[in-house]
Amino acid sequence: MPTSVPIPKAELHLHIEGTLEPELAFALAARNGVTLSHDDTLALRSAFAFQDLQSFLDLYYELMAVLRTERDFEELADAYLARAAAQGVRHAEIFFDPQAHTSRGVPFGTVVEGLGRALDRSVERYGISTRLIMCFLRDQPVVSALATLAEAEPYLGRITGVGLDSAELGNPPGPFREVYERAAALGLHRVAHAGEEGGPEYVTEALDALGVERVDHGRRVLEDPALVARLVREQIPLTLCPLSNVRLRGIDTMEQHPLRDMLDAGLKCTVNSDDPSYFGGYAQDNFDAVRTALGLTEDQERTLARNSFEAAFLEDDEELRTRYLKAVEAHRFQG
Ligand code: HPA
Ligand SMILES: [Zn+2]
Repeated sequence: MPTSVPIPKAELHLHIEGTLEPELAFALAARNGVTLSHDDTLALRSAFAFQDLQSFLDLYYELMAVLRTERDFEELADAYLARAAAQGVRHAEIFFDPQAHTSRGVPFGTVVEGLGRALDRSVERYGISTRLIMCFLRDQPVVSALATLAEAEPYLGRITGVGLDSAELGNPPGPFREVYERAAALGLHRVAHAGEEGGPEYVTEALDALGVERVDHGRRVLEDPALVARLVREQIPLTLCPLSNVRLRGIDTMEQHPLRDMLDAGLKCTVNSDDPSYFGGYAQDNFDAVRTALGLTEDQERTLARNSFEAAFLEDDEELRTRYLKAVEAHRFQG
């Protein structure tokens, strides 16, 4: 928990299923009669030592089995919002993975209505405005993504955008072009994970084939100077997740994180928590980790916070964006 007042920020890369803390997982398992393969929260937490993205995803999908009812999804979102508020999050654009639930018999509507119950009270209860982004699983067939988008149509009032996540290597963005074209025609915003484990070519493909407006991760873009020039020119936001990168061993230590070099290059970087229950920290914890390891200045930290609100899908409420940006400028760092 940060000791000083955290800077106001938007969280733009957050998987709601990745906020499932072990205590809540066991409580929901007991309520729903689900048996987990770990004995208790201590044993489960000790399994949070990952080799790579896939070893994390295996546990992430396994633990989701405890989420079954609207109430479960509501409690999950409520728990996240309470923690995020304490870390200075004022606006959250929340990912969820519908196929990971519908494939085990939980209806799309149960997920969205349950999350929606918590999000509807979020401004009043936590002072956090929210948006929902549904992600397609890139390691599942394109036809499944198309069917999921069709299933979402009755709920589009609650959904702001689409994303692409799960195992990246060997699952490039290109094949999802038609899904993204349909999403765009439905008026949805488009983002995609790219360049998390994969190289910069995944980012280029996400821009060209999917027309993404933000890139989730993009950690390795500095390897491609032409791509960097394009991202800087078009000011395409990158939603970086530093603790995630270390925990999934994309980098060995936080000192090696490219964030500072990326800021110096003029890239529109933001800092986010990805799957905070699994990766050891929420939004401000990620800010603290990069500040300490990379020696970020207060100006750089303010830039990250400003970027987060500028990159947010808040075009339907520019007044709110302006209020948030003023709060960023008014923030005073304490020793
Ligand atoms: O960090 C992630 N990467 C890719 N897919 C994911 N799905 C949940 N978290 C992640
Ligand atoms: Zn992610």
